[in-house]
Amino acid sequence: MATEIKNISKVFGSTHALNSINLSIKDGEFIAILGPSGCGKTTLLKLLAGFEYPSDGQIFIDQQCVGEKNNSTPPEKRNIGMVFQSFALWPHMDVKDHIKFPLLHHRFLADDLKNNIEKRIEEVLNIVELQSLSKRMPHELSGGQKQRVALARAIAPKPALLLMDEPLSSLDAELRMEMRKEIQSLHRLTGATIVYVTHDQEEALAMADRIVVMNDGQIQQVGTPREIYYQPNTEFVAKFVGKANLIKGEWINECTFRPHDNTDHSLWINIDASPHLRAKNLCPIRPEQFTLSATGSGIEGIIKNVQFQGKEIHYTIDIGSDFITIHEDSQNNNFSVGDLVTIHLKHSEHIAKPTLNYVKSKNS
Ligand SMILES: Nc1ncnc2c1ncn2[C@@H]1O[C@H](COP(=O)(O)OP(=O)(O)OP(=O)(O)O)[C@@H](O)[C@H]1O
Repeated sequence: MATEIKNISKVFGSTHALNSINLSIKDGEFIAILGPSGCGKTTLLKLLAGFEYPSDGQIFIDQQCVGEKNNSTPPEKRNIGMVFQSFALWPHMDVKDHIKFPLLHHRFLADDLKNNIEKRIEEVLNIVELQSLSKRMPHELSGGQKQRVALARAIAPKPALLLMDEPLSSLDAELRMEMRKEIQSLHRLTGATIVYVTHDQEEALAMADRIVVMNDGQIQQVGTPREIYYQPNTEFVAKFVGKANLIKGEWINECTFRPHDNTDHSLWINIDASPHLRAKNLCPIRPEQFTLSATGSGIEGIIKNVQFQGKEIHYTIDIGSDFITIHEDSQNNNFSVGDLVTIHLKHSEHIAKPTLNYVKSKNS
């Protein structure tokens, strides 16, 4: 069921938490709301849930206006499910009762579920693979199992909209990776519409159908993970999602760029960038798209920091006018702090022999 957010603003005292947000969420879509701390993600989720009302604008769930200025349908009267970072399990209920509770109390429960509660409990236990733990109490479960109970409770009544607020952030790194797959599989199995708040760009890129990137209470860009990663519209999206270097220079035409700091003045060809970045004479190059050498022509710089990361080495290079980040394969690279190096685009060649040296996202 579709959800429409129309011109939503939210003000707390002098803080403009949300400024004129517009977003259409399609039935069955997995949307990630991605942005740094304080950008308004949780406020947007609270408005969708009904814990806050908008200062301006309207929210429609399944064509029903559920939120507008000074008028908000409370959470229990919205057809939604919620999963929180803290799991929010009830200490006195076992796993099965957590799933049963919303089936007994959800206002929008379809008749076939109402009449077959035991069958639905079994189905949901199967989806989250907790069949053998149905009699366990919360204190007898691991962190990952607790989060699966929270997911099971939220999906049991088949809500129109499933809202998730950083549901994996209290789990350790390995379990988070595992749970990402489980949430993806849960989305496939249930076909639920999901709005998933996170500040973790990898999580958003890995799971969402579309990502909404926010900063300072505003939407910076909405797009598929590939669009957001390969075609950042703004400096903020380029930096926050792709950790891109924004190289200063001059656009010769739509896809040819001359970096200011290039010692040999050669051109980078077949480069893609949004009109906004082109107008600012910036070219977004992600850390893995550059390579380093000890000699040759290109952008010269001095290595300021080195971080060994196993598969990759991350270098920070001072080029005088800026700092550039480069991720290189650790097997082939062994530069040290203080080394003088030259920076090139990977596979780059001079303008005399054009080749595709930057992924053309429109074709990818
Ligand atoms: N009840 C409130 N009263 C006053 N200010 C608030 C309230 N709730 C949120 N804010 C402010 O609104 C802004 C957005 O907050 P919000 O919690 O939505 O950010 P967020 O992106 O979810 O951040 P985080 O990732 O840290 O949770 C912040 O400046 C915050 O301080």
